[in-house]
Amino acid sequence: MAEGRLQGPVLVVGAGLLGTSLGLTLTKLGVPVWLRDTSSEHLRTALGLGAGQIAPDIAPPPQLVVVAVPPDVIGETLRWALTHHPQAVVTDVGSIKTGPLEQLRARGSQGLARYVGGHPMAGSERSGPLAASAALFDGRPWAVTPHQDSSADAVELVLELVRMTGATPVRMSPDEHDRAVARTSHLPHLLASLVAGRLVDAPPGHLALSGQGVRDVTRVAAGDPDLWQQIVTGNAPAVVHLLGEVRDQLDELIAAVSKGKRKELTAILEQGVAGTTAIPGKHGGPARQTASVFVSVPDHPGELARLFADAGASGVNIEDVRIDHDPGRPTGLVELLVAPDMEEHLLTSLESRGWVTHR
Ligand SMILES: NC(=O)c1ccc[n+]([C@@H]2O[C@H](COP(=O)([O-])OP(=O)(O)OC[C@H]3O[C@@H](n4cnc5c(N)ncnc54)[C@H](O)[C@@H]3O)[C@@H](O)[C@H]2O)c1
Ligand SMILES: O=C(O)C(=O)C[C@]1(C(=O)O)C=C[C@@H](O)C=C1
Repeated sequence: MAEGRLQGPVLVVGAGLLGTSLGLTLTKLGVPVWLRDTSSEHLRTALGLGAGQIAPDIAPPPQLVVVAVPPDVIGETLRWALTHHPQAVVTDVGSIKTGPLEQLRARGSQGLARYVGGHPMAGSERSGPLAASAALFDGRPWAVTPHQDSSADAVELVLELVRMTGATPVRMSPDEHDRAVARTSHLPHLLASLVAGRLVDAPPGHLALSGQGVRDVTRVAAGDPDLWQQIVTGNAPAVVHLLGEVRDQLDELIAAVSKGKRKELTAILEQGVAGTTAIPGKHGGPARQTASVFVSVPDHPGELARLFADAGASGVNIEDVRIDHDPGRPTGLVELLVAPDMEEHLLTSLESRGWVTHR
């Protein structure tokens, strides 16, 4: 049984990546979860994974309804939840916040005070319940976007849901949220799609030279196009504004490169460097400087586990990890990101245990 105000049951509508992940997290914490989905296959899979149950015929009303359906149907699903569950607080995990709220207002939905929007900044390029994870929200920012009529009790319950998942609540207005994610999520996705699209007609010999750089820049472009066209059109004004800025800068970039204007080119590259350091660090804190230790890891079962155990034995906290596979050799290159003052110690310690390292 869960402690605190959020006791459940929690009804999760939409048992895909987000809904199933939330169901798994809450079930682990002892909160009863009921699942609904229009796809019987997704529902069956989510139930099989242990993300919740189907609500019994005779059951107490849900304390909280979480809507986790595609953007185009969030507004109508929120309206259904507020109407059919008149005692429940209602939230959602949708990527855009103003559109669904406007729909609720336009249709004069009842119980608007019980609705508080939400958006975990956690996900994946994969969709559906099989991509779900109970740890999806841990350490991630989760926007909580009360509107002017949201009740204080409803806001408190949604904040408690967020904290229980291990995420960090970031409170802001729906409008500010949409302008923020246009910059931090929607524009990066569209630009990743453009870059990845340039690879489609590339000769196989060129693709053989794909390193970690192109993988880092294109990962999110593998996301479901149907989901992303709904997200982007739902936030069109903010996204179009940023796309216009990028178009202008692309013109500057083309001029700088074609005319060999190194100063202008360097200024654009420097602005990029400044942007990467502006991204907050782990757990929403300020960006932290890290140093990289590269380790060659044989492509054998158990080698990664041995590396992490040896790094752990050296007493160094690993801030992040990246893995690059060398297509031509039976080794992987693992990049361990650590605090700069720990770099030397980790290098020496791993070398003394027989690892081949590089700075
Ligand atoms: N994918 C991400 O990385 C991510 C991250 C944060 C938020 N979101 C948002 O969360 C929501 C869900 O995204 P997802 O990635 O879990 O998608 P998903 O496709 O994995 O899951 C959506 C689920 O909703 C179900 N569904 C569709 N219409 C329904 C309806 N009317 N009633 C009940 N169920 C319905 C689908 O069958 C599917 O199981 C979206 O609004 C998305 O914008 C996605
Ligand atoms: O990590 C990813 O794969 C994501 O794309 C997650 C991501 C993001 O842009 O950060 C994508 C869309 C959501 O609305 C929230 C999170």
